[in-house]
Amino acid sequence: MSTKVLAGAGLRGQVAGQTALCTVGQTGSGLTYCGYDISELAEKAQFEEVSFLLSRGELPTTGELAEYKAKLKSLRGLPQALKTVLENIPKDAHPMDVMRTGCSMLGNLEMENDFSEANDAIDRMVAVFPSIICYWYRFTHDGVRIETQTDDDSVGAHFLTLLHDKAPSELFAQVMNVSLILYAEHEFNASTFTGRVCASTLSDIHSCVTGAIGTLRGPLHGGANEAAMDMIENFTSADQAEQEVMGMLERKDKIMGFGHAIYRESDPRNVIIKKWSEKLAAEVGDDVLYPVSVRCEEVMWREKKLFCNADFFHASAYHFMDIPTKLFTPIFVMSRVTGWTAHVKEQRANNRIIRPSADYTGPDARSYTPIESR
Ligand SMILES: CC(=O)SCCNC(=O)CCNC(=O)[C@H](O)C(C)(C)COP(=O)(O)OP(=O)(O)OC[C@H]1O[C@@H](n2cnc3c(N)ncnc32)[C@H](O)[C@@H]1OP(=O)(O)O
Ligand SMILES: O=C([O-])CC(=O)C(=O)O
Repeated sequence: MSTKVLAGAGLRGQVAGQTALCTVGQTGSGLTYCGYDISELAEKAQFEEVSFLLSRGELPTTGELAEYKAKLKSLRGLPQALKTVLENIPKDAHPMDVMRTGCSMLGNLEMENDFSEANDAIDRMVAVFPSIICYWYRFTHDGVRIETQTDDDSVGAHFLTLLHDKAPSELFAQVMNVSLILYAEHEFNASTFTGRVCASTLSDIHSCVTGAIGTLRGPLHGGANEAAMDMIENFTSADQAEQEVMGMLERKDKIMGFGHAIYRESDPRNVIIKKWSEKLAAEVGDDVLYPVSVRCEEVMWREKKLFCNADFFHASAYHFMDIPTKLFTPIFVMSRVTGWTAHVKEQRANNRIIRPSADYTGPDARSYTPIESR
């Protein structure tokens, strides 16, 4: 019996498994986590509620949320061996590589011995990822060994406090909260699929997340928020931005932060983060980057019917909060670790090793030529 079914390039449109965690573009441009609409979550929820929802399957009660947040707070400290590794990563390393190494080292130190321990390993990663990246960043850039066990109320505020050495404003903490919610989960995107493939071999959860971090790093995926910033910071006015983008389109360059593999007309996360970027622009007195970003959006839609994905207005929003560009994608990791690990558990709960087939396009069978005769 032939099993050969040639999938479209990039497996586009192929259903590769089932999930109860998320829908993407099922109702037009909708996005839901466990049935909850993204716009409602971004407006009303705390990131920790979303994180709890993804790891436990239901939103927490008041008591459960307090207990969960207290647990996360208690897990922000770094083991000495991890600090030593971080101190030895060069200053010019890419922060996504630092995240990858940090996660991998954590797996060495705090091994997931049994799948029943998954939630403890997940909670630890959610709590400690901001500590990992900020410890390395502040050590290599400012020469200080920071105390990562702060008293901040949320993951987002914890990150900003460590980075800036002071508690964030209410607005900044609010934007971080929304951003972490928007990035938390997105069905079978490339990094999550990497995590699921790894999980399907019955590997440990840190291996799954380490692989997912490596996949998220690329500019066609999570790395697009950094790449978008690299582009827009070159533009000094909306008119110049229009000219440059037109030139890039003529040269058939990819414009980072635009387009999507699943959504066809819009990414529902864009309208939300765009609104917060506008608020931040007003707060910090920006009159360049936000108008430049808006003009890029207008030109891309007018010329190509391409829309901003979640990454584009994240670039200006993070920049307005004084976050270094290279740390943009690690923030995505701090959030998406919740989605990745929920998928790891889901894969394990109903597992068969993921092993598709390839359509062979190489030479016909031939015999080996001894090396001296080639
Ligand atoms: C959180 C996230 O990961 S969201 C994605 C972040 N990535 C980016 O922003 C990178 C830029 N965008 C892209 O490279 C793509 O849009 C992807 C990777 C997101 C999706 O890729 P695909 O599913 O292959 O895109 P799609 O099939 O819609 O492309 C259709 C056409 O539009 C073009 N196109 C798509 N996105 C862009 C873009 N950002 N800039 C210029 N042209 C683009 C494609 O080259 C393709 O043209 P072609 O038919 O002449 O080859
Ligand atoms: O779904 C995708 O392909 C990419 C994406 O938007 C995400 O992972 O958030």
